[in-house]
Amino acid sequence: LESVRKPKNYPPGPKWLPFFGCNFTMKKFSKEYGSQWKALSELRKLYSTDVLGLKLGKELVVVFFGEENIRRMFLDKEFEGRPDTFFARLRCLGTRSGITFTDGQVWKTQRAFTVKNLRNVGFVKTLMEKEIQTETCNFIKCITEKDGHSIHLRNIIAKAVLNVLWKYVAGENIKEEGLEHMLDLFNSRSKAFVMAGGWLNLMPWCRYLFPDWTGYNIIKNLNKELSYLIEEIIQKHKSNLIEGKDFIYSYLDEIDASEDFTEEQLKVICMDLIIAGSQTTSNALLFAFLAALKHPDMQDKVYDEIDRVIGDRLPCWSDNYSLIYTSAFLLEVQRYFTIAPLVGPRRVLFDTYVDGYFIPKETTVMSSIGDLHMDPAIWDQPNEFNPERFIDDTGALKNSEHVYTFGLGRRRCPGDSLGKSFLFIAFVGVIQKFKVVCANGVLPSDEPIIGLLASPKPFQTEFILRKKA
Ligand code: HEM
Repeated sequence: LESVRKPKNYPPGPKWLPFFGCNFTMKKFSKEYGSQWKALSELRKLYSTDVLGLKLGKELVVVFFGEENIRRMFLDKEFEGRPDTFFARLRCLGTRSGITFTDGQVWKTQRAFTVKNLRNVGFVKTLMEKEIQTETCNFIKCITEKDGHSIHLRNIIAKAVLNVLWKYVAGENIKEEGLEHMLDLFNSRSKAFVMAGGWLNLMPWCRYLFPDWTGYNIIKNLNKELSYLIEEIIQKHKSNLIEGKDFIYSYLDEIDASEDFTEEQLKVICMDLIIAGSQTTSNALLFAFLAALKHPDMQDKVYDEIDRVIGDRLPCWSDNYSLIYTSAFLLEVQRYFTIAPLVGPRRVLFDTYVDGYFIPKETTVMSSIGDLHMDPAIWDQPNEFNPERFIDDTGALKNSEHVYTFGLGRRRCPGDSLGKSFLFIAFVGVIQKFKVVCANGVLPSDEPIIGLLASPKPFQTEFILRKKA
Protein backbone atom coordinates (compact mmCIF):
# COMPACT_ATOMS: atom_id res chain seq x y z
CA LEU A 1 0.00 0.00 0.00
CA GLU A 2 2.87 2.33 0.88
CA SER A 3 4.19 2.10 -2.72
CA VAL A 4 1.01 3.61 -4.22
CA ARG A 5 0.55 6.39 -1.65
CA LYS A 6 1.67 9.73 -3.07
CA PRO A 7 3.61 12.13 -0.81
CA LYS A 8 1.39 14.92 0.54
CA ASN A 9 0.98 17.75 -1.99
CA TYR A 10 2.90 15.81 -4.67
CA PRO A 11 2.35 17.26 -8.21
CA PRO A 12 -0.71 15.95 -10.10
CA GLY A 13 -0.36 12.98 -12.45
CA PRO A 14 -1.62 9.45 -13.20
CA LYS A 15 -2.45 6.85 -10.54
CA TRP A 16 0.31 4.58 -9.25
CA LEU A 17 0.20 0.79 -9.36
CA PRO A 18 2.16 -1.34 -6.88
CA PHE A 19 5.72 -1.97 -8.10
CA PHE A 20 5.14 -0.47 -11.59
CA GLY A 21 4.03 3.07 -10.60
CA CYS A 22 2.81 4.80 -13.81
CA ASN A 23 4.90 2.70 -16.18
CA PHE A 24 1.89 1.22 -17.97
CA THR A 25 0.26 4.64 -18.46
CA MET A 26 3.54 5.98 -19.85
CA LYS A 27 3.90 2.97 -22.14
CA LYS A 28 0.34 3.39 -23.43
CA PHE A 29 0.68 7.15 -24.00
CA SER A 30 4.13 6.81 -25.58
CA LYS A 31 2.75 4.25 -28.04
CA GLU A 32 -0.28 6.39 -28.82
CA TYR A 33 1.63 9.68 -29.25
CA GLY A 34 4.88 8.30 -30.68
CA SER A 35 7.43 9.22 -27.98
CA GLN A 36 7.97 9.64 -24.27
CA TRP A 37 8.22 13.40 -24.69
CA LYS A 38 4.85 13.63 -26.51
CA ALA A 39 3.30 11.30 -23.91
CA LEU A 40 4.39 13.65 -21.12
CA SER A 41 3.02 16.65 -23.03
CA GLU A 42 -0.36 14.96 -23.32
CA LEU A 43 -0.39 14.01 -19.62
CA ARG A 44 0.44 17.61 -18.74
CA LYS A 45 -2.66 18.74 -20.69
CA LEU A 46 -4.80 16.00 -19.14
CA TYR A 47 -3.87 17.09 -15.60
CA SER A 48 -3.73 20.84 -16.49
CA THR A 49 -0.42 21.31 -14.73
CA ASP A 50 3.04 22.78 -15.30
CA VAL A 51 4.52 20.31 -12.80
CA LEU A 52 3.65 16.71 -13.64
CA GLY A 53 4.12 14.10 -10.91
CA LEU A 54 4.89 10.47 -11.82
CA LYS A 55 6.39 7.34 -10.37
CA LEU A 56 8.27 5.07 -12.78
CA GLY A 57 8.90 1.80 -10.99
CA LYS A 58 10.36 2.87 -7.65
CA GLU A 59 11.59 6.23 -8.94
CA LEU A 60 9.71 9.48 -8.27
CA VAL A 61 9.82 11.48 -11.51
CA VAL A 62 8.61 15.05 -11.92
CA VAL A 63 8.46 16.90 -15.24
CA PHE A 64 8.61 20.72 -15.46
CA PHE A 65 6.84 22.78 -18.10
CA GLY A 66 6.75 26.55 -18.59
CA GLU A 67 9.68 28.96 -18.63
CA GLU A 68 9.67 29.86 -14.93
CA ASN A 69 9.77 26.27 -13.70
CA ILE A 70 12.31 25.19 -16.29
CA ARG A 71 14.63 28.08 -15.37
CA ARG A 72 14.38 26.91 -11.76
CA MET A 73 15.63 23.44 -12.74
CA PHE A 74 18.56 25.03 -14.56
CA LEU A 75 19.48 27.62 -11.96
CA ASP A 76 18.53 26.39 -8.47
CA LYS A 77 21.06 24.47 -6.40
CA GLU A 78 18.62 21.73 -5.30
CA PHE A 79 18.25 20.47 -8.90
CA GLU A 80 21.97 20.18 -9.61
CA GLY A 81 22.30 16.42 -8.95
CA ARG A 82 22.15 13.47 -11.39
CA PRO A 83 20.27 10.26 -10.54
CA ASP A 84 22.40 7.20 -9.80
CA THR A 85 20.51 4.55 -11.79
CA PHE A 86 21.30 1.22 -13.37
CA PHE A 87 21.01 2.92 -16.77
CA ALA A 88 23.50 5.65 -15.82
CA ARG A 89 26.04 3.15 -14.47
CA LEU A 90 25.68 0.98 -17.55
CA ARG A 91 26.50 3.99 -19.73
CA CYS A 92 29.55 4.82 -17.53
CA LEU A 93 31.21 1.39 -17.78
CA GLY A 94 29.68 0.20 -14.50
CA THR A 95 31.01 3.14 -12.49
CA ARG A 96 29.77 6.53 -11.28
CA SER A 97 32.35 8.70 -12.97
CA GLY A 98 32.83 11.29 -15.71
CA ILE A 99 30.79 14.51 -16.03
CA THR A 100 27.35 13.77 -17.44
CA PHE A 101 26.25 11.25 -14.79
CA THR A 102 28.01 12.50 -11.65
CA ASP A 103 27.30 15.28 -9.18
CA GLY A 104 28.84 16.86 -6.07
CA GLN A 105 32.59 17.30 -5.77
CA VAL A 106 33.50 14.67 -8.40
CA TRP A 107 31.38 16.42 -11.03
CA LYS A 108 32.69 19.88 -10.09
CA THR A 109 36.36 18.82 -10.23
CA GLN A 110 36.09 16.79 -13.44
CA ARG A 111 33.91 19.32 -15.27
CA ALA A 112 36.12 22.29 -14.30
CA PHE A 113 39.28 20.46 -15.39
CA THR A 114 37.72 19.32 -18.68
CA VAL A 115 36.36 22.74 -19.64
CA LYS A 116 39.65 24.49 -18.79
CA ASN A 117 41.85 21.97 -20.58
CA LEU A 118 39.74 21.65 -23.70
CA ARG A 119 40.08 25.43 -23.90
CA ASN A 120 43.87 25.18 -23.49
CA VAL A 121 44.12 22.88 -26.51
CA GLY A 122 42.18 25.27 -28.73
CA PHE A 123 38.53 24.38 -28.07
CA VAL A 124 36.45 27.63 -28.20
CA LYS A 125 39.35 29.48 -29.84
CA THR A 126 40.30 30.15 -33.45
CA LEU A 127 41.94 26.71 -33.67
CA MET A 128 38.54 25.06 -33.32
CA GLU A 129 37.23 27.26 -36.08
CA LYS A 130 40.05 26.00 -38.34
CA GLU A 131 39.12 22.36 -37.63
CA ILE A 132 35.49 23.06 -38.45
CA GLN A 133 36.47 24.91 -41.63
CA THR A 134 38.63 21.95 -42.70
CA GLU A 135 35.73 19.54 -42.16
CA THR A 136 33.41 21.93 -44.03
CA CYS A 137 35.80 21.92 -47.01
CA ASN A 138 35.90 18.08 -46.92
CA PHE A 139 32.12 18.05 -46.81
CA ILE A 140 31.93 20.40 -49.82
CA LYS A 141 34.44 18.21 -51.67
CA CYS A 142 32.27 15.19 -50.95
CA ILE A 143 29.21 16.99 -52.37
CA THR A 144 31.14 18.14 -55.46
CA GLU A 145 32.31 14.59 -56.15
CA LYS A 146 28.68 13.45 -56.18
CA ASP A 147 28.23 15.84 -59.11
CA GLY A 148 24.55 16.62 -58.58
CA HIS A 149 23.56 13.07 -57.59
CA SER A 150 21.44 12.76 -54.49
CA ILE A 151 23.17 12.30 -51.13
CA HIS A 152 22.28 10.79 -47.76
CA LEU A 153 23.71 13.46 -45.51
CA ARG A 154 23.50 11.71 -42.17
CA ASN A 155 26.78 9.78 -42.14
CA ILE A 156 28.80 12.46 -43.94
CA ILE A 157 27.82 15.04 -41.33
CA ALA A 158 28.20 12.66 -38.38
CA LYS A 159 31.70 11.77 -39.52
CA ALA A 160 32.70 15.44 -39.83
CA VAL A 161 31.45 16.17 -36.29
CA LEU A 162 33.17 13.10 -34.83
CA ASN A 163 36.42 14.10 -36.53
CA VAL A 164 36.41 17.54 -34.89
CA LEU A 165 35.52 16.11 -31.47
CA TRP A 166 38.09 13.32 -31.70
CA LYS A 167 40.77 15.79 -32.74
CA TYR A 168 40.32 17.75 -29.49
CA VAL A 169 40.02 14.75 -27.29
CA ALA A 170 42.54 12.45 -28.94
CA GLY A 171 44.68 14.60 -31.21
CA GLU A 172 43.94 12.83 -34.51
CA ASN A 173 41.14 12.02 -36.96
CA ILE A 174 38.91 9.12 -36.00
CA LYS A 175 39.68 5.79 -37.69
CA GLU A 176 37.65 5.14 -40.85
CA GLU A 177 37.18 1.42 -40.18
CA GLY A 178 34.20 0.65 -37.97
CA LEU A 179 33.00 4.26 -38.09
CA GLU A 180 29.82 3.51 -40.04
CA HIS A 181 29.00 0.75 -37.58
CA MET A 182 29.53 3.08 -34.64
CA LEU A 183 27.23 5.67 -36.22
CA ASP A 184 24.54 2.99 -36.62
CA LEU A 185 24.93 2.12 -32.94
CA PHE A 186 24.51 5.79 -31.97
CA ASN A 187 21.30 5.91 -33.97
CA SER A 188 19.80 2.74 -32.56
CA ARG A 189 20.70 3.91 -29.06
CA SER A 190 18.86 7.19 -29.48
CA LYS A 191 15.78 5.47 -30.88
CA ALA A 192 15.68 2.76 -28.24
CA PHE A 193 16.03 4.86 -25.12
CA VAL A 194 14.04 7.25 -23.09
CA MET A 195 15.41 9.66 -20.53
CA ALA A 196 14.21 7.81 -17.46
CA GLY A 197 15.96 4.63 -18.58
CA GLY A 198 12.83 2.53 -19.26
CA TRP A 199 12.59 -1.08 -18.18
CA LEU A 200 16.32 -1.38 -17.48
CA ASN A 201 16.00 0.95 -14.49
CA LEU A 202 12.81 -0.66 -13.29
CA MET A 203 13.98 -4.28 -13.52
CA PRO A 204 17.69 -4.51 -14.33
CA TRP A 205 17.44 -8.34 -14.25
CA CYS A 206 15.21 -8.34 -17.36
CA ARG A 207 18.36 -7.74 -19.43
CA TYR A 208 19.13 -11.45 -18.97
CA LEU A 209 15.76 -12.47 -20.45
CA PHE A 210 15.37 -9.75 -23.11
CA PRO A 211 18.81 -8.31 -23.89
CA ASP A 212 17.65 -6.88 -27.25
CA TRP A 213 14.18 -5.64 -26.32
CA THR A 214 15.42 -3.76 -23.24
CA GLY A 215 18.14 -2.07 -25.34
CA TYR A 216 20.80 -3.62 -23.09
CA ASN A 217 22.74 -5.09 -26.02
CA ILE A 218 22.81 -1.76 -27.87
CA ILE A 219 24.38 0.11 -24.94
CA LYS A 220 26.76 -2.77 -24.25
CA ASN A 221 27.96 -2.88 -27.86
CA LEU A 222 28.32 0.88 -28.15
CA ASN A 223 30.28 0.96 -24.88
CA LYS A 224 32.48 -1.91 -25.98
CA GLU A 225 33.39 -0.27 -29.28
CA LEU A 226 33.82 3.23 -27.90
CA SER A 227 35.86 2.11 -24.90
CA TYR A 228 38.05 -0.04 -27.15
CA LEU A 229 38.79 3.01 -29.34
CA ILE A 230 39.44 5.16 -26.27
CA GLU A 231 41.68 2.62 -24.51
CA GLU A 232 43.70 2.22 -27.69
CA ILE A 233 44.20 5.97 -28.08
CA ILE A 234 45.14 6.40 -24.39
CA GLN A 235 47.82 3.73 -24.83
CA LYS A 236 49.15 5.57 -27.89
CA HIS A 237 49.38 8.76 -25.80
CA LYS A 238 51.19 6.92 -23.04
CA SER A 239 53.77 5.81 -25.60
CA ASN A 240 53.98 9.39 -26.96
CA LEU A 241 52.85 8.27 -30.41
CA ILE A 242 50.47 11.22 -30.93
CA GLU A 243 51.91 14.58 -31.92
CA GLY A 244 50.93 17.93 -30.39
CA LYS A 245 48.75 18.88 -27.41
CA ASP A 246 45.32 17.44 -26.73
CA PHE A 247 42.92 16.72 -23.88
CA ILE A 248 44.19 13.19 -23.18
CA TYR A 249 47.78 14.43 -22.72
CA SER A 250 46.59 17.13 -20.26
CA TYR A 251 44.57 14.55 -18.31
CA LEU A 252 47.41 11.98 -18.16
CA ASP A 253 49.67 14.69 -16.69
CA GLU A 254 47.04 15.38 -14.03
CA ILE A 255 46.78 11.67 -13.11
CA ASP A 256 50.41 11.86 -12.04
CA ALA A 257 49.76 15.01 -10.01
CA SER A 258 46.48 14.30 -8.16
CA GLU A 259 44.62 11.24 -6.89
CA ASP A 260 41.23 12.68 -7.95
CA PHE A 261 42.26 11.96 -11.53
CA THR A 262 42.28 8.38 -12.76
CA GLU A 263 42.41 6.57 -16.08
CA GLU A 264 38.89 5.28 -15.50
CA GLN A 265 37.63 8.88 -15.10
CA LEU A 266 39.49 9.86 -18.26
CA LYS A 267 37.83 7.04 -20.23
CA VAL A 268 34.32 8.00 -19.11
CA ILE A 269 34.91 11.73 -19.76
CA CYS A 270 36.03 10.90 -23.32
CA MET A 271 32.84 8.87 -23.72
CA ASP A 272 30.77 11.74 -22.26
CA LEU A 273 32.19 14.19 -24.79
CA ILE A 274 31.78 11.91 -27.78
CA ILE A 275 28.30 10.65 -26.87
CA ALA A 276 26.93 14.07 -25.80
CA GLY A 277 28.56 15.97 -28.66
CA SER A 278 28.24 13.90 -31.80
CA GLN A 279 24.59 13.17 -32.50
CA THR A 280 23.33 16.44 -31.02
CA THR A 281 25.52 18.54 -33.32
CA SER A 282 24.98 16.47 -36.44
CA ASN A 283 21.21 16.33 -35.93
CA ALA A 284 21.12 20.14 -35.60
CA LEU A 285 22.88 20.51 -38.97
CA LEU A 286 20.64 17.89 -40.59
CA PHE A 287 17.56 19.80 -39.40
CA ALA A 288 19.04 23.01 -40.84
CA PHE A 289 19.34 21.39 -44.29
CA LEU A 290 15.85 19.94 -43.93
CA ALA A 291 14.47 23.43 -43.18
CA ALA A 292 16.39 24.88 -46.17
CA LEU A 293 14.86 22.18 -48.39
CA LYS A 294 11.36 22.82 -47.15
CA HIS A 295 11.59 26.60 -47.42
CA PRO A 296 13.38 27.44 -50.70
CA ASP A 297 12.40 31.14 -50.49
CA MET A 298 14.10 31.41 -47.08
CA GLN A 299 17.10 29.46 -48.35
CA ASP A 300 17.48 32.00 -51.17
CA LYS A 301 17.33 34.82 -48.62
CA VAL A 302 20.09 33.15 -46.60
CA TYR A 303 22.16 32.72 -49.76
CA ASP A 304 21.65 36.37 -50.85
CA GLU A 305 22.81 37.56 -47.42
CA ILE A 306 25.91 35.33 -47.48
CA ASP A 307 26.74 36.43 -51.03
CA ARG A 308 26.27 40.11 -50.17
CA VAL A 309 28.09 40.13 -46.82
CA ILE A 310 30.96 37.61 -47.08
CA GLY A 311 31.06 36.75 -50.79
CA ASP A 312 33.16 33.67 -51.62
CA ARG A 313 35.51 33.59 -48.62
CA LEU A 314 35.33 30.74 -46.11
CA PRO A 315 32.88 31.60 -43.30
CA CYS A 316 34.02 31.97 -39.68
CA TRP A 317 32.10 32.11 -36.39
CA SER A 318 32.32 35.92 -36.03
CA ASP A 319 30.31 36.23 -39.29
CA ASN A 320 27.26 35.41 -37.19
CA TYR A 321 27.25 39.06 -36.04
CA SER A 322 26.78 40.32 -39.61
CA LEU A 323 24.71 37.45 -41.09
CA ILE A 324 21.56 38.37 -39.16
CA TYR A 325 18.96 36.58 -41.30
CA THR A 326 21.12 33.44 -41.42
CA SER A 327 21.53 33.52 -37.63
CA ALA A 328 17.79 34.00 -37.23
CA PHE A 329 17.18 31.04 -39.58
CA LEU A 330 19.48 28.82 -37.47
CA LEU A 331 17.86 29.98 -34.22
CA GLU A 332 14.49 29.08 -35.70
CA VAL A 333 15.89 25.64 -36.62
CA GLN A 334 16.87 25.16 -32.95
CA ARG A 335 13.45 26.31 -31.73
CA TYR A 336 11.26 24.49 -34.23
CA PHE A 337 13.22 21.20 -34.14
CA THR A 338 14.30 21.03 -30.49
CA ILE A 339 17.26 18.58 -30.51
CA ALA A 340 16.84 17.58 -26.85
CA PRO A 341 13.11 18.04 -26.18
CA LEU A 342 13.42 16.60 -22.65
CA VAL A 343 16.40 17.92 -20.69
CA GLY A 344 17.77 16.19 -17.60
CA PRO A 345 17.56 13.95 -15.75
CA ARG A 346 18.38 15.86 -12.55
CA ARG A 347 18.33 14.53 -8.97
CA VAL A 348 16.74 16.71 -6.28
CA LEU A 349 19.32 17.27 -3.54
CA PHE A 350 16.92 18.43 -0.79
CA ASP A 351 13.12 18.68 -0.27
CA THR A 352 11.69 21.62 -2.18
CA TYR A 353 8.50 23.18 -3.59
CA VAL A 354 7.70 24.23 -7.17
CA ASP A 355 4.41 25.95 -8.09
CA GLY A 356 3.32 25.11 -4.51
CA TYR A 357 3.84 21.32 -5.03
CA PHE A 358 6.09 19.28 -2.80
CA ILE A 359 9.09 17.63 -4.51
CA PRO A 360 10.94 15.26 -2.17
CA LYS A 361 14.72 14.85 -2.02
CA GLU A 362 15.97 12.18 -4.51
CA THR A 363 13.14 12.81 -7.01
CA THR A 364 14.24 12.72 -10.67
CA VAL A 365 13.38 15.92 -12.54
CA MET A 366 13.18 16.53 -16.30
CA SER A 367 12.24 19.69 -18.19
CA SER A 368 10.25 19.87 -21.40
CA ILE A 369 12.21 22.29 -23.58
CA GLY A 370 10.34 20.95 -26.60
CA ASP A 371 7.04 22.32 -25.23
CA LEU A 372 8.66 25.58 -24.16
CA HIS A 373 9.89 26.14 -27.72
CA MET A 374 6.28 25.75 -28.92
CA ASP A 375 4.64 27.78 -26.13
CA PRO A 376 2.14 30.27 -27.63
CA ALA A 377 2.68 32.53 -24.57
CA ILE A 378 6.22 33.16 -25.87
CA TRP A 379 5.98 32.49 -29.60
CA ASP A 380 3.43 33.88 -32.03
CA GLN A 381 2.10 31.00 -34.21
CA PRO A 382 4.71 28.56 -32.86
CA ASN A 383 3.87 25.83 -35.40
CA GLU A 384 5.04 28.00 -38.27
CA PHE A 385 8.70 28.00 -39.28
CA ASN A 386 9.51 31.70 -39.35
CA PRO A 387 13.05 33.10 -38.85
CA GLU A 388 11.67 36.68 -38.83
CA ARG A 389 10.44 36.12 -35.25
CA PHE A 390 14.08 36.55 -34.20
CA ILE A 391 14.59 39.92 -35.93
CA ASP A 392 13.43 43.22 -34.41
CA ASP A 393 12.33 46.46 -36.15
CA THR A 394 15.91 47.76 -36.25
CA GLY A 395 17.15 44.62 -38.01
CA ALA A 396 18.91 43.22 -34.89
CA LEU A 397 18.43 39.74 -33.39
CA LYS A 398 15.84 39.37 -30.61
CA ASN A 399 14.30 36.64 -28.43
CA SER A 400 17.31 34.31 -28.54
CA GLU A 401 17.26 34.16 -24.70
CA HIS A 402 14.05 32.09 -24.92
CA VAL A 403 15.79 29.34 -26.91
CA TYR A 404 17.23 26.80 -24.46
CA THR A 405 19.09 24.49 -26.89
CA PHE A 406 22.14 24.18 -24.61
CA GLY A 407 20.45 24.56 -21.23
CA LEU A 408 21.50 27.16 -18.68
CA GLY A 409 23.34 27.48 -15.37
CA ARG A 410 26.12 25.37 -13.88
CA ARG A 411 25.25 22.23 -15.86
CA ARG A 412 24.90 24.15 -19.13
CA CYS A 413 26.32 22.29 -22.11
CA PRO A 414 30.13 22.65 -22.05
CA GLY A 415 30.22 21.95 -25.82
CA ASP A 416 27.88 24.81 -26.79
CA SER A 417 30.56 26.78 -28.63
CA LEU A 418 31.52 23.75 -30.73
CA GLY A 419 27.85 22.92 -31.41
CA LYS A 420 26.98 26.50 -32.40
CA SER A 421 30.07 27.16 -34.52
CA PHE A 422 29.81 23.82 -36.29
CA LEU A 423 26.18 24.43 -37.17
CA PHE A 424 26.89 27.97 -38.39
CA ILE A 425 30.15 27.42 -40.33
CA ALA A 426 29.13 24.17 -42.04
CA PHE A 427 25.65 25.45 -42.97
CA VAL A 428 26.92 28.80 -44.31
CA GLY A 429 29.82 27.05 -46.12
CA VAL A 430 27.46 24.73 -48.00
CA ILE A 431 24.66 27.23 -48.78
CA GLN A 432 27.32 29.69 -50.04
CA LYS A 433 28.17 27.19 -52.80
CA PHE A 434 25.07 25.05 -53.42
CA LYS A 435 21.33 25.28 -53.73
CA VAL A 436 19.88 22.47 -51.63
CA VAL A 437 16.89 20.79 -53.30
CA CYS A 438 14.96 17.64 -52.58
CA ALA A 439 15.85 14.50 -54.51
CA ASN A 440 13.16 13.17 -56.93
CA GLY A 441 10.91 16.12 -56.09
CA VAL A 442 9.69 14.32 -52.94
CA LEU A 443 9.50 16.78 -50.02
CA PRO A 444 10.57 15.03 -46.77
CA SER A 445 8.45 15.23 -43.66
CA ASP A 446 9.51 17.62 -40.91
CA GLU A 447 8.01 15.33 -38.23
CA PRO A 448 11.12 14.16 -36.30
CA ILE A 449 11.90 10.74 -34.88
CA ILE A 450 12.07 11.25 -31.11
CA GLY A 451 14.10 9.04 -28.80
CA LEU A 452 16.70 10.39 -26.40
CA LEU A 453 17.13 13.12 -29.01
CA ALA A 454 15.09 14.36 -31.95
CA SER A 455 16.45 13.41 -35.37
CA PRO A 456 15.01 13.93 -38.85
CA LYS A 457 13.54 10.98 -40.73
CA PRO A 458 16.05 9.84 -43.39
CA PHE A 459 15.92 12.10 -46.45
CA GLN A 460 17.90 12.54 -49.64
CA THR A 461 19.18 15.82 -50.97
CA GLU A 462 20.57 17.15 -54.23
CA PHE A 463 23.10 19.98 -54.25
CA ILE A 464 23.15 22.26 -57.28
CA LEU A 465 26.21 24.46 -57.74
CA ARG A 466 25.13 28.14 -57.47
CA LYS A 467 28.01 29.71 -59.42
CA LYS A 468 30.09 27.89 -62.01
CA ALA A 469 33.85 28.47 -61.61
C1 HEM B 1 23.77 21.12 -30.96
C2 HEM B 1 24.54 20.42 -30.15
C3 HEM B 1 24.29 20.21 -28.68
C4 HEM B 1 23.12 20.28 -27.97
C5 HEM B 1 21.72 20.58 -28.48
C6 HEM B 1 23.46 19.99 -26.59
C7 HEM B 1 22.55 20.05 -25.53
C8 HEM B 1 22.91 19.91 -24.19
C9 HEM B 1 22.05 20.23 -23.07
C10 HEM B 1 20.63 20.78 -23.17
C11 HEM B 1 22.75 19.95 -21.93
C12 HEM B 1 22.29 20.21 -20.49
C13 HEM B 1 21.78 19.01 -19.76
C14 HEM B 1 21.23 19.41 -18.40
O1 HEM B 1 20.95 20.58 -18.15
O2 HEM B 1 21.03 18.52 -17.57
C15 HEM B 1 24.04 19.41 -22.33
C16 HEM B 1 25.01 18.94 -21.47
C17 HEM B 1 26.21 18.40 -21.89
N1 HEM B 1 26.75 18.48 -23.15
FE1 HEM B 1 25.84 19.21 -24.80
N2 HEM B 1 24.80 19.72 -26.50
C18 HEM B 1 25.36 19.85 -27.75
C19 HEM B 1 26.70 19.70 -28.09
C20 HEM B 1 27.67 19.21 -27.25
C21 HEM B 1 29.06 19.00 -27.59
C22 HEM B 1 29.68 19.32 -28.95
C23 HEM B 1 29.67 18.44 -26.50
C24 HEM B 1 31.10 18.01 -26.32
C25 HEM B 1 32.13 18.66 -26.68
C26 HEM B 1 28.67 18.33 -25.45
C27 HEM B 1 28.90 17.82 -24.19
C28 HEM B 1 28.00 17.89 -23.13
C29 HEM B 1 28.27 17.38 -21.79
C30 HEM B 1 29.54 16.63 -21.33
C31 HEM B 1 27.15 17.70 -21.00
C32 HEM B 1 26.94 17.37 -19.53
C33 HEM B 1 27.26 18.59 -18.68
C34 HEM B 1 27.05 18.35 -17.19
O3 HEM B 1 26.30 17.47 -16.80
O4 HEM B 1 27.66 19.11 -16.42
N3 HEM B 1 27.47 18.81 -25.93
N4 HEM B 1 24.13 19.44 -23.71
